[in-house]
Amino acid sequence: MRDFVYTSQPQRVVFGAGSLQHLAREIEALGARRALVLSTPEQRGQAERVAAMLGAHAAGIFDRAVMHVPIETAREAREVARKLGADCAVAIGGGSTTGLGKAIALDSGLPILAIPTTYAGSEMTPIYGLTEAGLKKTGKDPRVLPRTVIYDPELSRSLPVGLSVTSGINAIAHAAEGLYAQDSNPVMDLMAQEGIAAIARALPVIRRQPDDIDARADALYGAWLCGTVLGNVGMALHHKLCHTLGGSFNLPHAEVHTVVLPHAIAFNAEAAPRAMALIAKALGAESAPAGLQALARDNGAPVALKDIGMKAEDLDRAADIAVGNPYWNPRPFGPAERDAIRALLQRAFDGDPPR
Ligand SMILES: NC(=O)C1=CN([C@@H]2O[C@H](COP(=O)(O)OP(=O)(O)OC[C@H]3O[C@@H](n4cnc5c(N)ncnc54)[C@H](O)[C@@H]3O)[C@@H](O)[C@H]2O)C=CC1
Ligand SMILES: O=C(O)/C=C\C(=O)CC(=O)O
Repeated sequence: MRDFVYTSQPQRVVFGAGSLQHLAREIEALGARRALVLSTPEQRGQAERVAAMLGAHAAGIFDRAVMHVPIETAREAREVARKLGADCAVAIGGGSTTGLGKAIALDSGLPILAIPTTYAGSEMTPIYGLTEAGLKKTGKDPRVLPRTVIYDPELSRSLPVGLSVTSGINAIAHAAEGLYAQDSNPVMDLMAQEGIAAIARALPVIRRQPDDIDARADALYGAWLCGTVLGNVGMALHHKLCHTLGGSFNLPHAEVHTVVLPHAIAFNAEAAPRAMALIAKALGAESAPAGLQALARDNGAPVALKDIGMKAEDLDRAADIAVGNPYWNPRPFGPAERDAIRALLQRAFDGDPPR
């Protein structure tokens, strides 16, 4: 048994089909009286339903959440929260909406109640991201960790199949990198393996039967576990590449994770053999990188960056940005590894098998 440090995060989780019905109870438990409801424009209808359930405790709705939290949107939402005298943010949606709640909390300390409708896992982390002048910066702050999370699988039934698959693989990425994180621990290892397995068994069912509530619950349970892993240990190469591609080239977050993950895992294979074995076992595959690419391909998800909006002429700049400010990784990837990272990005661009 290796030495480790484990810090539990103060959060309350309410899980189950129909659990949105407990919203008023949970807002009361937070001691909040004026909740600002956040959503994307596409999820305005769900935000209105939430506001109606809150009744007099709803201060208003801000429905302009977008991916990667542009600093301008964050400033606008902070101002709305201030003007309305909000004492809580209720974020209903995926990682973009939770991320906007985090941007408000970072500035004001407002508690967040998150109602996740994708599998991104942001609701379980103290990690925030803000994009300014084409560069995405991430940071950690305990103020942005949602205090309460309501996981209601009913709400994810409407998530399109394509996004369900890529979002599920986004969650798997958190667990996969958690298994070789510098600061990993046995509790996170258990959650990572269980989280990967839950999502891997849910995705093929969701693809065939998008409204299967048991599969939706499995996927959300997996997202909770994988998000918890991300919130407790450090990110490595894979997340760095995705933040570079998403933040600087505005590629869709979950799709980028889906395409890059097999290649980033292959890059680390020799340096992290134990993690490889655990990932493969959780997937029910012979090899971790090949198993991850098969999970995407077999469920109709993209496997090439060129198919999700990346331009070939931007690959050099992406490699430069990624190695310019590297995260810790079992196989270092600073400027000396620039050619290897560029080659990895080329394989991901073309949709080649990972190696
Ligand atoms: N800080 C953290 O720990 C993490 C942050 N993120 C951040 O989250 C963002 C991506 O979040 P995602 O969840 O991938 O996408 P998203 O939140 O941008 O949602 C994608 C689209 O799907 C729609 N949608 C979401 N749930 C739906 C549902 N149930 N039914 C119908 N439509 C639905 C949204 O309205 C949006 O139009 C990125 O900015 C990423 O950086 C992602 C993971 C962890
Ligand atoms: O890449 C991820 O899925 C995890 C973390 C982030 O996206 C950081 C953020 O922008 O909030």
